[in-house]
Amino acid sequence: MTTKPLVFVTGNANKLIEVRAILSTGAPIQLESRSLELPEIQGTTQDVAREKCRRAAELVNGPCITEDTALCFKALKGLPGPYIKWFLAELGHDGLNTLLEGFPTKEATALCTFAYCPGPGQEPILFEGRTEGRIVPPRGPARFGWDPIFEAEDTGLTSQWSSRYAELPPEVKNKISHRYRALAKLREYLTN
Ligand SMILES: O=c1nc[nH]c2c1ncn2[C@H]1C[C@H](O)[C@@H](COP(=O)(O)OP(=O)(O)OP(=O)(O)O)O1
Ligand SMILES: [Mg+2]
Repeated sequence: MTTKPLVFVTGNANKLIEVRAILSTGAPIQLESRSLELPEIQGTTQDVAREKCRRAAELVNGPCITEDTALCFKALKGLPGPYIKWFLAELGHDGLNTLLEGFPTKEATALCTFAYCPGPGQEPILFEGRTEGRIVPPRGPARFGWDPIFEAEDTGLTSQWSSRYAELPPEVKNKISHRYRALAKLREYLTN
């Protein structure tokens, strides 16, 4: 019997690197990847995640996962949220800091939503992971998205380092990140 491989559909190479690193320990999950541009609708993070995964399952014609990352500013009632990609592209790290000038709180939540769909026409299941933190002036290597401006709340793991995501060694980010937390739930679901 042949079973179809689980395909991670993403156009973001950094996500794939982190997902592979996180999945490299613990219960094994075989993953293939495909880089496809998928439409992302407007709506709640859950609406966006579900719709994107439905479309991915049709395209790969088999089981797949997709992932959506939102960055939610408390002062802005959760925005930019799922639209962070476009805010980051237009405003940059400094502009995102400026956006919060005049607001009393710089608190933000990094929210990762994995969606798993068993196949075309089937309903995706969502797995959410959150890391609390705050928006800070950029520092550290600008390798991945908004990593230089997101300082994770003290997690007990990061005492010897600054806790800006960009300044954490990958193995530390991958133990406290929104992505790690969401992936832990997905892994639990897939291996039980
Ligand atoms: O851990 C992260 N640390 C810093 N930045 C991050 C992280 N994770 C996603 N990001 C950025 C990428 C994109 O600017 C936006 C999410 O948008 P999002 O649509 O989920 O990602 P994407 O379009 O790059 O890839 P995909 O093809 O999987 O949709 O936040
Ligand atoms: Mg995207």
